[in-house]
Amino acid sequence: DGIEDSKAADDAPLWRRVVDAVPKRLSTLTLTEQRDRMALWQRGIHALPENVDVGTYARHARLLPILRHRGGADCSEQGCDVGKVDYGALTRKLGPDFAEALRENEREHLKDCAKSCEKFYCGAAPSKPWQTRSISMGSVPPEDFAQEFAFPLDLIKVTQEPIVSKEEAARAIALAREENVDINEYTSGKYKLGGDWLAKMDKTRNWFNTQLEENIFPAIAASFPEVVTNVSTLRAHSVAMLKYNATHPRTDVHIDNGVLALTLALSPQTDYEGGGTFFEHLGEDALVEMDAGHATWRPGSVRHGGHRVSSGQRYIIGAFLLLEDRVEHVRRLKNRGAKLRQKGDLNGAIRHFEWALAINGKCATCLKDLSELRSSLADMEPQQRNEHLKEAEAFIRRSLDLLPSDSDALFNLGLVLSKKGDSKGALEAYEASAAVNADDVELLYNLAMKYEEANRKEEGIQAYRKALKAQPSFGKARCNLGAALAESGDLDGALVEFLEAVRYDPSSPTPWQNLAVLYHKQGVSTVQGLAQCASKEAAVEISRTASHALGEADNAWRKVMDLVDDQRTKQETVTRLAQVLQLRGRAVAIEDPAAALPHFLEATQLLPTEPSAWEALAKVYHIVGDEVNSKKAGARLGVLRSLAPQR
Ligand SMILES: O=C(O)CCC(=O)C(=O)O
Ligand SMILES: [Fe+2]
Repeated sequence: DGIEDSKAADDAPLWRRVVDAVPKRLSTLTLTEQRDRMALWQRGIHALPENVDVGTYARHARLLPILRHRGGADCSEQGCDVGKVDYGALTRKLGPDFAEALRENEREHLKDCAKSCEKFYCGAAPSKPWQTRSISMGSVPPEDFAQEFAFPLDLIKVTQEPIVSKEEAARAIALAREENVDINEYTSGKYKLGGDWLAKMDKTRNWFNTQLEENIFPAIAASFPEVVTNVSTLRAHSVAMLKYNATHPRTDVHIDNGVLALTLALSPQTDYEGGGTFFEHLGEDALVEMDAGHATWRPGSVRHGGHRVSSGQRYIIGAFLLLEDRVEHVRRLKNRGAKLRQKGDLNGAIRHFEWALAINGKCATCLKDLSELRSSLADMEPQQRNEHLKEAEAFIRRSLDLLPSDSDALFNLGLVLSKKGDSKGALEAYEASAAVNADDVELLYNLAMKYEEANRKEEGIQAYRKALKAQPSFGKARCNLGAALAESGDLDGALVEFLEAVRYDPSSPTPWQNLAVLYHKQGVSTVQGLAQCASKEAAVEISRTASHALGEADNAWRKVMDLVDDQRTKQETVTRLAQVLQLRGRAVAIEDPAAALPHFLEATQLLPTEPSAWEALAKVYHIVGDEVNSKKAGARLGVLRSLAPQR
């Protein structure tokens, strides 16, 4: 193209010197080379061995994880031959129940597809490519049609240009708000979001259907020619508009319930802080940038989530997709297994998960489900506990072998190891899970308890604090934090936590119990100080402090009494309250003995058969000069003593 040899460049024109100043490599990389470099970079390979061709090395690097996991499958630079699923052979091996389960899948599939067309666009638009970039989904193929999706698995598509204009995106939000999207709540695992189903919002759905027809379905069909035979086979189901804000900040890390899934960003990025789509295998903080109108589509089985929004509002539409001419046997078997499990049919559930795994040996969620079930069975069948736990651990380790960064699998490994009594292993698994998914509150709670068990108190306290930062209303974490602080001698810190705990959860007895114990303790140690008092003034000062703490303890024990049901706890609470009343009486008596009487009196009412309560009452009557009542109390004491078994 007329560029000369650089030897003659000294008196070269300015443009020429600029061309020479730019490093050749940047300007000469082809699109394929850039993609190869990107693929290497995504796999964390930032430096190449000397004298290698980037393309060859990139393909090799892409295959490394596959080669690792396929254990002798026929992999070459062209990819891996996963082999077609031979349903005939599987049916001969697994029997007629399996065949019937497959037929049930087909019936379900037909029904779902038909239902989708009642609400969402179904039609034969021509496919139309859209400029997207591709992100690797890692080394594990999609759970269904693993053999159709070609290697390497660069199957997460992100638009380079908005697929919906930002004006249209804003219009969708406005329509949905007219249709009350803001007043509904939507559950994602252990989190809540705002949002609602498009099936219920006619105007918003019409808008979405136009987008499906004109751009989205044609683009998705063009992205996945290996599975989408034709635009007319695409079906949308479970379509929702979701709304994130500071109180409804994030989703669980999860997989979507469809062979393909779509996330369409509607809010401009300037509307919110934090937030965004992430894919777990890339790291929770590696957000996929998507401004209003941008979208990602990908296999549904990729683990992903919506990142925590710290302020503002973020609206998206999420849609799960089916293919009319392909039945997802793995996904459907897993879903039915989950239903059977909910109904308590654990063995039926196990059979379904095993069938799904027989169809796709790399089904990570099948392995996780099987592990969870074995772990439940370990609790239900104590005779086979060890055997079940051994299997549970084996399954979860196989799943982690496929997806080492699966925070749920790491969490489950922690649970299994904890059940096996391996606290150290459990702690390590929880730590690994926290390294991936740092603000999962249940995880942090379990991690904190393991730190405490390991006598790593300070780390335990930190983990409780993190859990509470993510979810301030998490009562059990708050109580444990208070207890840990109290144990470490920080009674003021403990008090703060217990007060918060009863504020968040005033109708649960446990936080009141903690609060009562703490005030009770404070009262006891203050009252002990009275013995050393030289002057009346000092004693009055101390007695007031003690009375205050004991008054709070009194109040808290009464709350506990109202809130607990079982008789034993009630009786224990009554005893504790009577102790507090007597202590309160002792403290109050320093200033005003007569004012102390009602406390001692109530103690005898609470514990009418307890001699020591009557003994104290008799003494106090005597001190205030009421000999009549002192005698009566004394008489009662005498009767109780005579009834008591002689020791
Ligand atoms: O908010 C996001 O980016 C993710 C939402 C999501 O999980 C989905 O659309 O399925
Ligand atoms: Fe999702």
